[in-house]
Amino acid sequence: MAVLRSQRSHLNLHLPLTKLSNALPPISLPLLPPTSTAAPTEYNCSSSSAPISPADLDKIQVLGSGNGGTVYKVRHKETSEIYALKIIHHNFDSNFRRQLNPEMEILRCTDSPHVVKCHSIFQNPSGEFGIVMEYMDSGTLENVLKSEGAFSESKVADVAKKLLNGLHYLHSNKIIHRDIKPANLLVNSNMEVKIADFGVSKILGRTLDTCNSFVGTCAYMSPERFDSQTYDENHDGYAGDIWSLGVTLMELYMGHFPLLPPGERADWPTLMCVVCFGELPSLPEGVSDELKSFVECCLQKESSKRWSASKLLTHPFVCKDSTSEEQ
Ligand SMILES: Nc1ncnc2c1ncn2[C@@H]1O[C@H](COP(=O)(O)OP(=O)(O)OP(=O)(O)O)[C@@H](O)[C@H]1O
Repeated sequence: MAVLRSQRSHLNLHLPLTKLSNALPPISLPLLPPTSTAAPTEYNCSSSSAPISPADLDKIQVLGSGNGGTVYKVRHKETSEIYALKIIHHNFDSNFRRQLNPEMEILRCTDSPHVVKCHSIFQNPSGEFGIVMEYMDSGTLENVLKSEGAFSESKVADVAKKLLNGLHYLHSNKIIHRDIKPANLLVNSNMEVKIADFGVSKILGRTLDTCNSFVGTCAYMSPERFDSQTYDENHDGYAGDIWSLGVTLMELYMGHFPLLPPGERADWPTLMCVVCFGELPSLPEGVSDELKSFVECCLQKESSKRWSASKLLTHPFVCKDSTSEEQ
C-alpha cells in the first residue's frame, strides 16, 4: 500500500500529450468557406463518384449518438444506396467551425478495407458538418458481443487479423487512433470488421490538433497513458493502440471487460491501479498457447516491449491457417 501511495504521489494525473517524433509537414487541407453561404459545401472522399449532399439523402433512423455527434441510417434518393450519416454536434468554437476536425481529415484521406469508408463530407449553411460513411449493417463489436456472447478463438483470431491490418495501415500513415475498443469497431454481414470513430485520434506531425487534452476511453488505456513518467515518457502513441487491441481481444474471448471482475465499476482510480500497479488478469484455463502469447505481446506494461502491428501480423495466433491478408 505504501508503495502504491508513493507511486500515486508522482503520477501525472492530467495525461500528458504524446511526444511527437518523425514530425511531418502539416497536411494542407482547404479551410471551409464562411458559414454564410446558402448552399452546403461538399468534400468528396471518393475519387470515383460525385460528392453526396444532404439534399440527396433521406433519414431512415438514428443509429446512435456519442460525444461527437449523432449517426443516422440514410438512403440515397436516387440510387437507394444505404449510408451512415454522422452529424457533428454544433458546440464548437469559431476556429473549429471553419476547419475539418481530425476525425474528418482522417476519414477523408484513408482508404483501407479495414477502416470505415467515408464517401463525402459536407457543411450546412448553419455550420453543421456531416460525414457520409459506408453503412455497417451489424453495428459495433460491442453490440455483437452482447447479442452473440463470447467469441471462439478462431473468431477472435479472424477479428485480430483484420484489426491488425487496419492498425498497420493507420500507423504506417502516422495516424494513432487512441480509442480502440469494441464500441468503436464496426462489423457488417460480410464479416468485415472496420476501425471507426476517429474523434480523438491524432495525425503525428500536424500543427493543428484540436484534441490534445482528450484521453480516449480510460478502460482501454495503456499504462503509459495513465502514468507516462513511470512507464515510458518517450512513448510514441502507436503502442497505446496495441494495448487497447489486446484488452479488446481479451474482452471478445472472455465475453466481458477483462481487467475487472464482471459487474465491477470501471472507474478511473480502480482502472489506474489495475493497469499500472496490478497484475493483469490471465485468460481462462483451456486457452491456446498462441492466444495467450499474442495477448502477452499486446499487454506488455512497458510500451517499448509491446509488439508493433506489423510484427503481430506474423504471430502464429493470426497466421496459423491462412495466407496473409491484403491491406
Ligand atoms: N458507419 C456506420 N455504420 C453503422 N453504424 C454506425 C456507423 N457509424 C456509427 N454507427 C453507430 O452509431 C453509434 C454512434 O457513433 P459515434 O461515431 O458517434 O460513436 P460513439 O463511439 O458512440 O461516440 P463517441 O464519439 O462519444 O465516441 C455507434 O455506436 C454505432 O452504433
